[in-house]
This record gives sequence, structure tokens and C-alpha cells, in this order.
Amino acid sequence: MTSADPRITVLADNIHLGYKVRTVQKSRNPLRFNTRRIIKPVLKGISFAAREGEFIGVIGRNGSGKSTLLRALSGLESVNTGRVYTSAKPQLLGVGAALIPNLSGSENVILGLLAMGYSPEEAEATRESVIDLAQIGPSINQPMNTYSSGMGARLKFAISVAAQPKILMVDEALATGDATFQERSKNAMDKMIEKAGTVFLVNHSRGSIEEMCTRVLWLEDGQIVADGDTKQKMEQYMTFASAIGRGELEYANTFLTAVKDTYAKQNPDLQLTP
Ligand SMILES: Nc1ncnc2c1ncn2[C@@H]1O[C@H](COP(=O)(O)OP(=O)(O)OP(=O)(O)O)[C@@H](O)[C@H]1O
Repeated sequence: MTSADPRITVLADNIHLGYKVRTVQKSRNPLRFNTRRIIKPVLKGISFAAREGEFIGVIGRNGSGKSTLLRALSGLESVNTGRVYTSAKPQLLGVGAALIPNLSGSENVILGLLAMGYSPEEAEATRESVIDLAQIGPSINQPMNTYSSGMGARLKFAISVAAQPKILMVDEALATGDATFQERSKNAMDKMIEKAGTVFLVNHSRGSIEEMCTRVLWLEDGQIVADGDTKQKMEQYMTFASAIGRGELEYANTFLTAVKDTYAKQNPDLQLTP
């Protein structure tokens, strides 16, 4: 990288994040259990820099920490140690808006747009296009606490698509709605992605990642094990995942260790803080 490279938009510096979980232990009395709260580490020292113009696919097995990483980068989840620096407020698609259940969908559209920085006039002018994308019919004038979870998710999605953020995080786990909505939301999302400077995408489809991403971060057990060219890293990941799928665990682990070692050698000084 040189000083002529596009500017850094997201910098993760040695971030750690754990969730408090309850564990159940047997007690002497067979009818009773003791519960204890422990911290389960999920992100274990993640450091990287993302630049303007990059479209970064975050890949890895179920539970490797992909969604948690996006939530940490977008500020929805506080990190325990380390820091996230961003050049603009990142938007995690679908969940940005803090909506009020006993107000109508339509009123919540205005609230959501105001919360994302629209002026009252801009919010009013944008309201109809959001309602049009959400397509929840006359219920738009009913309180949101009468909505099905799918309807609520569609409305939140439609509001967040209006955000036009510079840093966009898309988590496929948030993809929602029936087939017609998915088609419409995909078109809206494509437009949004075109306008964003840096995009992060969590998606399990190899096709989507290879088609859209300029770079891939591969997470395994809360750590980055590879970072770089989409095609090459995706091939490595598929080699690993296929071996796991065939039950060849020893081969998979040896392969993973080799990939991790290469990453560690290529990136010796990534973190700023210990
Ligand atoms: N709120 C939470 N409380 C406790 N544990 C959590 C919470 N959210 C996630 N986890 C745990 O953190 C780990 C990482 O979860 P995360 O959803 O980030 O993984 P992921 O890579 O996105 O998985 P998937 O591919 O299945 O969507 C998992 O073990 C999960 O059970």
C-alpha cells in the first residue's frame, strides 16, 4: 500500500468481543442445577483496514463471528477491548432504525429517516418511496405492534435502504420477506451498494461473494485466518469447508493452520494496540 491508495474508511484495531452467557452445572441435588454467567469470547483480536472502493466479503463457518463483526464495526455492539475507527457512520442494513411500536408504520418511516439524518422536509419527500418499497398495504397506517415480524422487518429494511451511507454493512442473515419482496429489495440494495464507498457483505453463497466482492476476509473461531483476493481466498475456504464436509478433519485442520500461518507472516504488524 502507498499514500496514493484510497483512504482508509474502517480500521479495526485488535478488537475483542465476548457475550455473557449462562452455563448450567449439576449440583449435588440431582433435581437442582446451578447456573453461572461467563463471558464467551466471540471476536478474538481482529485487526484490518478497509479502504474506499472496497467491497469486502466476510466468509467463514456458522458461528465464526461474521454477524458479530459487522455489528461491532457498525457500533451496534460494544467491543470489550481494542477500537474501531470509521470515517463515517456505518449503516448495518435493516436494523439501523429505532422505531416506536405504538406509532403507525407511516409515522415510523418519518422517525427512522429523521434518525438517519434527513431533514423534516427531506423525510416527508422520501416517505412515499419507502412505503412503496416496503409494500405492506393499508397496514402502513396501523401501529407497528400489530405487524407480523416479516412486515416489521420489511419496513425497517425499506427505511435503511434510504440511508445512502458511505460505509454499508449487509448481513444476509437479515434478508427477509417473501420472493416478491426479495426481488424488489435486491434491486434497491444494488442501487444502495453502487453509491456506498465501502461495503461489507456477509453471505454464504460463493456466487454472490465472487460476483460482488473485491476482497475477502475469512473468519474462523473469531479470528481472521485469511484476507485478500476474492477468488484465491474463496478457493482456500472451499477446500477447507469441503474437507470438513467429508469428515476429513485432520486434513482440514492442517490446511487451516497453513493458511493462518501464511496470513500471520504476511501481516506481522497489523494491530496498533497490544
Ligand atoms: N447475543 C448473543 N449472546 C450470546 N452468544 C451470541 C450472541 N450472538 C452471537 N452469539 C454467539 O457468537 C458466536 C458467533 O455468532 P455470529 O452470529 O457472529 O456467527 P456467524 O459467523 O455470523 O454465524 P452464521 O454463519 O451462522 O450466521 C456464535 O457462537 C453465537 O452463538
